[in-house]
Amino acid sequence: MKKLVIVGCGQLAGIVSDAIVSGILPDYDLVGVYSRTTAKAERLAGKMDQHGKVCKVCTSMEELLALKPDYLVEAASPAAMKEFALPALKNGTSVVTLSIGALADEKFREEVISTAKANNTRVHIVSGATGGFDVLRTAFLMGNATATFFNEKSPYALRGTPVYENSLLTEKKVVFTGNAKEAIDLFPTRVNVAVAASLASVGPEKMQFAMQSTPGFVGDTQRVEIKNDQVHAVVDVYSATPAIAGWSVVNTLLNITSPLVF
Ligand SMILES: NC(=O)C1=CN([C@@H]2O[C@H](COP(=O)(O)OP(=O)(O)OC[C@H]3O[C@@H](n4cnc5c(N)ncnc54)[C@H](OP(=O)(O)O)[C@@H]3O)[C@@H](O)[C@H]2O)C=CC1
Ligand SMILES: O=C([O-])CC(=O)C(=O)O
Repeated sequence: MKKLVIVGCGQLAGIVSDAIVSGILPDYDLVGVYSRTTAKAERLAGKMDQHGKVCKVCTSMEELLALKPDYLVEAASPAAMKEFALPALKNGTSVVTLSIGALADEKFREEVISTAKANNTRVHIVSGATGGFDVLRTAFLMGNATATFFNEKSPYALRGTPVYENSLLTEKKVVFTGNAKEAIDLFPTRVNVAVAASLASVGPEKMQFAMQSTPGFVGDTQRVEIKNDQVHAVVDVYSATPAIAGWSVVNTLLNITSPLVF
């Protein structure tokens, strides 16, 4: 059995713990959870307890890492990923991350890579709200590739960001264009998906990114397009809720222990 812990006990972490309870991840024991608001970690551990599974509520990362987990699911934020990835990797704990935006910072990414190598650990980048990383990477490896990312959202999903204005409630507008690095700098918790697709292909600075706000739109469209001399691939994913991202963690955890790897 692999020892698993979760950092960040919100919506997406709940999908992973539900998958454990329902038996979809038989190779993992969820041994501990940690969240900024301890009550949320307690709620998740309480659910495990109701199903006869012992899961420790930790009140610090040190306490969580002392459990010597094999894998840590990061479902908190890019800032948390920046804080916890290196200590986890040095602890012998591989990281499965949803907050891939943290890796848009090249210096941090290089530190993560060298720390993982030195400690025989890995960082697994989940497909999140998009996918097709195999085809993106393959098309990139063939050479001469360009890639673009388009995200469509409801204006309500942009409240609290610098691009929000009331007129978005009635007018369709492209609210941001730039590259994936600039996008994650402006929307630190909303475009991890674009950074992930860029890391699988042309990189955060070369991935052209556009975000459109559409009145009345529900959910998200994420459309990645890559072209090289021979290939034109489009990965176009609509999701009504972010649940697909939580399920992509489940998929990655399955792949880690499965004899057949997708
Ligand atoms: N790759 C992808 O395609 C996608 C990635 N994401 C990313 O996944 C992550 C989780 O999303 P989601 O579950 O919806 O978010 P939620 O806000 O529902 O849950 C995040 C939880 O993490 C906790 N948290 C935040 N910072 C820290 C920290 N430094 N230390 C410990 N706990 C922390 C929060 O605490 P508190 O309750 O105190 O706020 C909250 O309970 C986010 O980074 C999000 O941007 C989301 C969708 C798609
Ligand atoms: O729902 C989205 O737009 C995806 C998301 O939050 C992210 O990538 O961080």
